[in-house]
Amino acid sequence: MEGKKTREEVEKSGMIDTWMRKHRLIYTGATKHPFILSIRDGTVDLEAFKTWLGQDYIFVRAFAPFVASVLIKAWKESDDSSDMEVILSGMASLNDEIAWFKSETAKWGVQLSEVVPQKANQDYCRFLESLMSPDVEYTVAITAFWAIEAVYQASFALCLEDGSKTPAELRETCQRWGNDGFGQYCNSLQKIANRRLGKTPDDVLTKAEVTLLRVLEHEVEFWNMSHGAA
Ligand SMILES: Cc1ncc(CO)c(N)n1
Repeated sequence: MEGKKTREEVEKSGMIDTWMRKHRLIYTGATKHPFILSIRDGTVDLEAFKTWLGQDYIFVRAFAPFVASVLIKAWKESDDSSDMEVILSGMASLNDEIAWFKSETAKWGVQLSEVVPQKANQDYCRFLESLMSPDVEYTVAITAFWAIEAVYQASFALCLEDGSKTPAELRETCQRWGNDGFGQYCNSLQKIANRRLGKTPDDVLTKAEVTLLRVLEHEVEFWNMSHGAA
C-alpha cells in the first residue's frame, strides 16, 4: 500500500506531477474536453469553432497583462535569472498570437469588434486580474501560468496525434499550441514551477494548489462556452 509521501519525497519527483495525479479527473476534463475531442474526430461544429476563436482573442488580450505581471514578479522575486527569459519568450509569442487571431478571425468571417465576452470568459479574465495583484506570490502566479499554457498544449497536441481526423482547415490552429516548441516551452514553465514549489512554505503551497484547480475549472468552463453546457 502506498503511504502518504513526505514533503521531501514529493519534491524529488516534482509537485506538479503529484498534483496532476491527485487531480487527474479535472485535468482530463480540461485537456480532453468534448469540444477538443470533436476537433480530433472531425465532427466539430464550425460555428462552435468560430465562437471559441472570437472568445479566445478576448481572453488572450487579458492574458498578456497577466504574463507581464508574472514577469514583474520574476524580476522581483526569482532566485534564478533564466526564469525571466522563459517568461519573456512567452510574451513574445503572445504578440504573434494576437496578430494570428486577427488574421484567423478575418479568414472565418468573425467580426472582432462585434464579439461580446461571454460569462465564462469574463469570469476567467477577472480571475486572471486577481492573480495580477502584487499580493499574489510569484510561485502561485507561475503555477497558474504553467497550467494555463499546459492545458492548451495538451488539448491541441491531442488533435495532431496519429489517427486523429482533425479537419485540414483547423490543423494550423492545433499546431499553434500543439507543436513541439510550445511543448518545450511548457516544460520550461513546469520546471520553474516545480523548483519554486519545492521550496515554498506550506501556506503558499496550498494557495498554489487551489489556484491550479481554479485554472482547470475555468478552462473547462471556457470550452463549455463553445460546446456543451449552454
Ligand atoms: C482559455 C485559454 N487558455 C489558455 C490559452 C493558452 O494561451 C488560451 N489561449 N486560452
